[in-house]
Amino acid sequence: MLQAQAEPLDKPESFEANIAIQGRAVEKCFGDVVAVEGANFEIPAGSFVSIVGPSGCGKSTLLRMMAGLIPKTSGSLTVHGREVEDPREDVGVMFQRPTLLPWKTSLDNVLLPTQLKRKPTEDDAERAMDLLRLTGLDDFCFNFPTQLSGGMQQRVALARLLNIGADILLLDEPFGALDEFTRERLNIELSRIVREVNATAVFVTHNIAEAIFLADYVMVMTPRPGRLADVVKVPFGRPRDISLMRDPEFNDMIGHVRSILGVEEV
Ligand SMILES: Nc1ncnc2c1ncn2[C@@H]1O[C@H](COP(=O)(O)OP(=O)(O)OP(=O)(O)O)[C@@H](O)[C@H]1O
Repeated sequence: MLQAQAEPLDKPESFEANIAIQGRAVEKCFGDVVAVEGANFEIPAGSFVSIVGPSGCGKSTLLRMMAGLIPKTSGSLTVHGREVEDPREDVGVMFQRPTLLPWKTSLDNVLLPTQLKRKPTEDDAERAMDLLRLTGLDDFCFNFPTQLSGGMQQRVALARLLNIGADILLLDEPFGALDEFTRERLNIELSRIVREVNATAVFVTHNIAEAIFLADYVMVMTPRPGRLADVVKVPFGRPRDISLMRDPEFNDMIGHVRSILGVEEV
């Protein structure tokens, strides 16, 4: 269902009509720099896909093209069967920095996507409260961003992202600026939340263990030019516990991804 380069598709029947994002020979050049070259892939609806690779291999560029934030140079890139041309309401994006409005409470930050369209109703506020509950922040809905930790601010940003109502979530190292413990905890919660809202998630990271832990499939990218070298299927069931990271099979997968990258560490 997911493929690297132009390999034949190995596609289970059930996913055939249910592809959320598809790339065919996707390419992006910045002047002479080929940031992404010939990327072929299919991301099944409802799956969690990580994009992993060393700095500069084109992970963010690929994600930004999926989000419609930058145009591709050539190839085809579709979301729900429609060519991506601009940012869309069915696709939400989250970056490393939470970009919350400092003069608004958590609740009002989550309500922002609604406020941009119309005056929020009581039902809208109730939904925003539900999302803050889902992200574990129900006791902090009237706090301002400066009164929250970095991890809590990212939870607000995640609740705001979910309030857009997008069924595709594009996440560019969303917890990359946080300490390891917070990041681990938020990764587990993210995994739960994505399943609970039945979304498709694409998660960029340079951390191989994180990529495998979270994903159903790992897209492995190599640099200069940025190529999708392989797609690795992750066989572990869900929900996943952090103890999985001590499983020998998990460590074998890390070794496998490293060997695709041709490096010991990224
Ligand atoms: N706006 C831009 N203008 C020119 N070159 C760019 C631009 N954005 C990215 N690049 C180049 O494209 C290549 C891929 O960059 P990209 O940010 O996608 O990599 P990445 O894998 O996400 O890296 P990192 O893990 O460090 O964030 C790099 O060589 C980068 O310098």
